Amino acid sequence: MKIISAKVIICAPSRNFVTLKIETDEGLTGIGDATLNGRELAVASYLTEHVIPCLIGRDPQQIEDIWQYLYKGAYWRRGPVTMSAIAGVDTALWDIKAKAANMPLYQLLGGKSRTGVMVYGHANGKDITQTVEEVLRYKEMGYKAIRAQSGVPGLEKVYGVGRGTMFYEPADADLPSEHDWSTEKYLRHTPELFDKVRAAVGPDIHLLHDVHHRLTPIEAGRLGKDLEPYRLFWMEDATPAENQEAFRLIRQHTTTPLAVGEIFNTIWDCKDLIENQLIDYIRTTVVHAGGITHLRRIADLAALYQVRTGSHGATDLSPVCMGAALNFDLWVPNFGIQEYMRHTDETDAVFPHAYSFKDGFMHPGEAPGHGVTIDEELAAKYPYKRAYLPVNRLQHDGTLTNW
Ligand SMILES: O=C(O)C(=O)C[C@H](O)[C@H](O)CO
Ligand SMILES: [Mg+2]
Repeated sequence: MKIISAKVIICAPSRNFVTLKIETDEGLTGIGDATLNGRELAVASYLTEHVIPCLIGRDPQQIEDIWQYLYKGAYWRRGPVTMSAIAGVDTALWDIKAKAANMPLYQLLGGKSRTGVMVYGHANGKDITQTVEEVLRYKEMGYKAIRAQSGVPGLEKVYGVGRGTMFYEPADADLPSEHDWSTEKYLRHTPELFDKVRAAVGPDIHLLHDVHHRLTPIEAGRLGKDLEPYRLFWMEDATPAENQEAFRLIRQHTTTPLAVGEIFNTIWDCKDLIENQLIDYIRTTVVHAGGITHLRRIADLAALYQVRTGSHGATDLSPVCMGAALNFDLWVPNFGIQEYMRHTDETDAVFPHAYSFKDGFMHPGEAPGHGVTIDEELAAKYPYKRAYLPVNRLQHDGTLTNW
C-alpha cells in the first residue's frame, strides 16, 4: 500500500479545526486532527510545506517508522506545532490501518478493557447558584463525573464560564480579549462553591475542578487542602508545569488528587512528574501529544507508577481527536477518565461520527477505523476565522498573568 496524496482541510463550523486527510493507492483514506487552538495555520503550513512532501509514496502501514521519521527526521523535535502535525499524520495512519483490518481501532490496539469510557462534563455558571443548578442538570443527563467552574464575585470574566452552558468556547476574538484576575477572590470563592455543589449533588458523583494554571504552588497547596472535605476526583493544572518541582510542594500540603498534561507534547514533559509520583492523572491527548503511537508510550510509563489517564477533551479538540481518544480509552489498561466538552451541532454535522454518549459513559462505536469522517463539502462552507484565547491581567495593577 502507498500514500498517494495528503491534504489539509481547515474549517470553522463554530470554531477552527485543522484536519489532515491521507489517501492510499488502495482506495483507503484516513483522517487525523491537527488543531492547535489559536495557532491553527502554523500547524497547517507545517503539514503542507514540510510533512506532506515526505509522506507521498510511503507505506501507510509503517506507522512507527513514519512517526520516528517525522520526529527524529525534523532534527528539532518536540513542541506543540511539530507534535500536533505528527499527531495528525499518526491518527490518519491508525485510521487507515484499522480500516484495512476492517476493525474499530480499539480492537487493533488490543481490544476493550472496559464496557465504556467514563467521561466528565463541564458544568458552569456565572455564580454559585447557577453552577449548582448546572451540576444538577449534568447529573440529570446521566453524567457520573462533573467538572464545576463558576464566575467569581468581583471578576467580570473567568476561565470556564462562557457563552452558553452546553458549548463552552473561550477562543472568542481575533485578538486576545483581556480578563481581570484576582487570586484572593478566587481562593475565597472556590471552597464555598464546592461546599454548595457537594451538598446538592450528594456523595456519589465525581467532582472535578480546573485551576487552569493560575495559582502559585503554595496557593495551590492551600486550595487543595481547603477542597479536601469535598473529595474531588482531581484538581487540574493547579500551577504552571514548566517547573515540575513545584508539584512536590503542592503534594506536601494536600491529598486532593492532581491532574496535569493538556499542554504537554511528549513523554519528556510527563516523565519527571510521573516518575516522582507528583501527579495522579496524566491529561495528554491524541492531538497535542503525537498521536496514538506516542500516547500509548506515555500511558505505559504512567502505569508503572499507578498514574492513570485523563485525556483533555475540550471543544478545540475536534471530533476526530475525540473518536481516536475514545478508542484509546476503551483499550488503555490504566484509564482514569475522559473529558467530554460537547461540540455544537454545526461541528458534529461536519464530522459525522460513530461515538455515542449514554448514562455518563461514551463508546467509540464499531465502525472500522476511529469512526469519524469529514463532510468536505459542508466543511468548505465554514472558512477559517482567526480566533484567540483570552489573556489575564492582575486586577490590582494590570500585570499579565496566567489565563
Ligand atoms: O478543557 C480543559 O481542561 C481546558 O483547560 C481547555 C483549554 O483552555 C483549551 O483547550 C485551550 O485551547
Ligand atoms: Mg484544563
